[in-house]
Amino acid sequence: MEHVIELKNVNKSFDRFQVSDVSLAFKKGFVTGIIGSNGAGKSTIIKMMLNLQQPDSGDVRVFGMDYSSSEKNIKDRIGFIFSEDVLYDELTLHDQRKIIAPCYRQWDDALFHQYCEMFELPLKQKMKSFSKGMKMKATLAIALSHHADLFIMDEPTAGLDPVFRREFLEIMQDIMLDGNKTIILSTHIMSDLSSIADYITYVEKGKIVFSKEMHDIEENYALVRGGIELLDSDTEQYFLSVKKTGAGFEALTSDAVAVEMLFGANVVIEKASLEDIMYYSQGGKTVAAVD
Ligand SMILES: Nc1ncnc2c1ncn2[C@@H]1O[C@H](COP(=O)(O)OP(=O)(O)OP(=O)(O)O)[C@@H](O)[C@H]1O
Repeated sequence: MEHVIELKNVNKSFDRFQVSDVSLAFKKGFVTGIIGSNGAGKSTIIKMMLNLQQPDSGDVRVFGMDYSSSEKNIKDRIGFIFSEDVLYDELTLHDQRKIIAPCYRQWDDALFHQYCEMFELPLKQKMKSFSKGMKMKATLAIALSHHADLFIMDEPTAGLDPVFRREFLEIMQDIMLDGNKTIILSTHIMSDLSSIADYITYVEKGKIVFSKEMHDIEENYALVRGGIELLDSDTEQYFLSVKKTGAGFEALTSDAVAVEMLFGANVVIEKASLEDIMYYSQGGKTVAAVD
């Protein structure tokens, strides 16, 4: 299986934060959602994928190439979106296009105008008059207009209204029909991911908690509720996190089948959402998981 992006043992330190030993590989033809709390390091990892920040150590390869020798070739094939403003306030979208289009070998003016029309974006108005959502749509129109092979998006749906968010997800699904495109996106909106993501990479405190197939997560992660008397040092090994309350315990497992075999009808088991996984992973008592 071809990897579009590979990060190997990547480290990056700031004064008060570090990304530690991140190794990730993203397969061609799939959508990966990057999740994690505020300040977990998602944007930092994404910026390193785009060479907007350089790792202190480790290796980043995109399409099998290295930024030090092939930056232009790599960037030519990436459509990227950031939630931060990346367009110039004093320019119109028409003028932005004039600057950006020559940067891409496959820039498609007809497609750009098609997206501007679809997104109802005025071409002759300065960007400073655009709302947050309009700016996001403008960035999206640009990212979609040069036939990129890879889309890297940092919170692309932030600031978008629910109707356009749904349209955005439909556009992403259409792009993926091609079979050769790859999307990596970070988001705090978990429901966006359940409709499009094939893989989930979960980041906390600058480290990868896991990177797994969505299907695997849906099948194996579960919330378990039961009486405290069921817990001991052996049974707790089946949980990633346990919260004890006056009424019993609530726990997260990544092995629902094993838990069901162990406790049978003595516990209530229900599927864990991505929110549940994040919530329970950050609280309660954390113990080693049984694989
Ligand atoms: N250039 C920088 N200099 C110093 N610290 C930085 C820099 N960039 C990021 N950080 C710090 O790194 C940490 C991770 O930030 P990052 O933006 O990667 O997190 P995030 O997971 O994308 O967060 P959010 O979901 O809130 O956008 C934060 O504590 C942030 O303050």
